Amino acid sequence: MAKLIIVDDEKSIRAALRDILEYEGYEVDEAKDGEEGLDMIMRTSYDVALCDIRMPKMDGLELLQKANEASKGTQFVMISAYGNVENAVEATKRGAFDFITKPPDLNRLLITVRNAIERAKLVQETKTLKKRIYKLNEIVGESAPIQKVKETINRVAATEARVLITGANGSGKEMVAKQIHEKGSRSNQSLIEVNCAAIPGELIESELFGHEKGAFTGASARRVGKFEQADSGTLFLDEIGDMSLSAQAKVLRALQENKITRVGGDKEIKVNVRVIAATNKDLRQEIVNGNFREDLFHRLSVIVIHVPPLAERRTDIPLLTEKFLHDIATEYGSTVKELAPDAMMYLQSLPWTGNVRELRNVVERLVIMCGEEITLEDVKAYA
Ligand SMILES: Nc1ncnc2c1ncn2[C@@H]1O[C@H](COP(=O)(O)OP(=O)(O)OP(=O)(O)O)[C@@H](O)[C@H]1O
Repeated sequence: MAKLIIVDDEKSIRAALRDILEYEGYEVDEAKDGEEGLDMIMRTSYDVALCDIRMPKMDGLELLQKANEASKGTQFVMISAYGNVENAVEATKRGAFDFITKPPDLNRLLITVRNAIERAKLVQETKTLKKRIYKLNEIVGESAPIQKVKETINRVAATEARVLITGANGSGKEMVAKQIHEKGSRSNQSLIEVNCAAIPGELIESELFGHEKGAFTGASARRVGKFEQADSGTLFLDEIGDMSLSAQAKVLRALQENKITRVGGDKEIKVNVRVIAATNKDLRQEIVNGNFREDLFHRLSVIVIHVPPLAERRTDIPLLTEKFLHDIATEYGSTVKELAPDAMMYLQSLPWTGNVRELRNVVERLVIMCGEEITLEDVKAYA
């Protein structure tokens, strides 16, 4: 049931609003001034606050600001006296959901309250989902090399520096890119990913920069490319070592000038994109072999984060295994299985050429195929 609070110094208004809202089935509390209102909002989770603007001790605007600073998620509907609409408009500019005028029109009041409750629920849901995604993307590991990776992420996330992430397949490069984005100032904008190895050479330029209608056979409509989609956000160029030389030249220009041109177009489009790239190749060797542009390498690699293979951080295997046992149980809606100590030691001794991805797959297989306690024999059979 939705929980509401009425903050108003006029007793008669509080009583009238309470009657209407309780009749609609809402749970309603009251506060007689801004100070008392703030105190109650800090202690209880309210979906909506119906809040007078002019009140003794603390006015409605200050209360709104303080509650928002504490990220309580309560939606404010301001109640303003007739003729004092400027203040109410000011309140919506400062983050109030809406305002109603005194004396309130019943229908408008109920519709506004219902919409504000809807918004409060959405805000809450988004918060929960973000937390869950954050947990799923959490980089697990206490070994010295992984701690160094995490420290570097924390240092670079807040900056605009381009980052090149290197490491073998399945070692966690994509996770690192996601964390940099999530911890940085662009986290409210999009993170757009392009797997350069998965896109055929002749299509990569149109994928990255978009194309105009009729630019080539099959281009039946205008298409916006990944650089434009990532405007104001982050573009993650995975497997950059597999990009064709001609696409590399265009990416270089985009990075130098912050402008792109769609394939078949002549208009220059300004883009503001933070680029993070990743590769499992030795790009310096690729430069020697003539497959990668040195100037692009320097543009991309302001900061280099190397994610070591799992075999070089075996002490992380128990923590990773625990995390995967939990994640997979949540995914399947089942109970979390236990791994026998000797089974864990055996897991730690395996070569892990497929790195963390391989470990996750093995744990998933074990969860599906084995009983409540996963034994050494199970691991020998399925790893
Ligand atoms: N330190 C870690 N903690 C938790 N999960 C991890 C960690 N490293 C990798 N993973 C998980 O392992 C899998 C592979 O990781 P990821 O896709 O980031 O690797 P990658 O290096 O980008 O692989 P590829 O080079 O093949 O694209 C994912 O499921 C990821 O969630």
